[in-house]
Amino acid sequence: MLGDPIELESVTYAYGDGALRREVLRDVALRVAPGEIVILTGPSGSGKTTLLTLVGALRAAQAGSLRVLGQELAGAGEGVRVSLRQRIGFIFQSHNLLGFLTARQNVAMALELDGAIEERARLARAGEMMAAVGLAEHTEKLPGQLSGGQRQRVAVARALVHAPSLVLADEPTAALDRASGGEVVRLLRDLARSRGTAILLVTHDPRILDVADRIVMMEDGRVVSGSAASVLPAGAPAGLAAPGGAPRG
Ligand SMILES: Nc1ncnc2c1ncn2[C@@H]1O[C@H](COP(=O)(O)OP(=O)(O)OP(=O)(O)O)[C@@H](O)[C@H]1O
Repeated sequence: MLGDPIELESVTYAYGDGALRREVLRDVALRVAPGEIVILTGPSGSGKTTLLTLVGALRAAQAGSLRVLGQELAGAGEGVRVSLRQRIGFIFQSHNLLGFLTARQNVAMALELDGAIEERARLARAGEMMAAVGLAEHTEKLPGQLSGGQRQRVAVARALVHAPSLVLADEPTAALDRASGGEVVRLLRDLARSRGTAILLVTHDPRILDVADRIVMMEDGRVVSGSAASVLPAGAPAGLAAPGGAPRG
């Protein structure tokens, strides 16, 4: 793929029309490099989720340039957005697993879009992914028989099973306690790193900021720090680009 998984320039977005029009993103620029893990944080209402849903092609772009996995989304129709969404892994606040399918079937579902893979192979790959998230013993359980942290690990497996180059996560730890929240994002980071998958993760959760290569802070629809494409040197403490972070070096 030419370019970075995420390349945004001058992105502006408003809800409502006429007198009700309200701009919630203003002139946002953001790049995320292959394999890079970027956390998007900032106060409630600053536009983080709106930005994530634009990047995920879950809503139509209005202004600016948005290249995601090489696809320009400015002016793109629903067909283009649907096929881009199939190439991205999504993880949401609540795991969004189907309660009547086993954990493994939930993971395998993410492969159904790829008609070339037959069901046995899909289930086998889902089983391998379940093992990678430490749930080899739980593949045949229903989501209701798993703990919150285990369910979110199933969601991680589902997001990664089709080997996407990009994962988008919206508050993945919001429903979890400290220990299981930290475990889930570290697992996501390690699996993504080993596969060269880029991650853009929206969170309010200060306990997980240390998993990021870079922290991008939003305020009132603007990126106020950390938007550079820099990747910290390996082994450097994360979060150096954050406001108030220690100086580099
Ligand atoms: N569908 C919508 N229609 C109108 N306004 C909306 C809609 N969705 C979000 N907004 C408004 O847009 C602004 C940005 O919302 P957004 O959810 O992107 O912020 P956020 O930073 O993700 O907030 P939070 O951290 O609370 O989830 C907020 O003022 C919100 O009220």
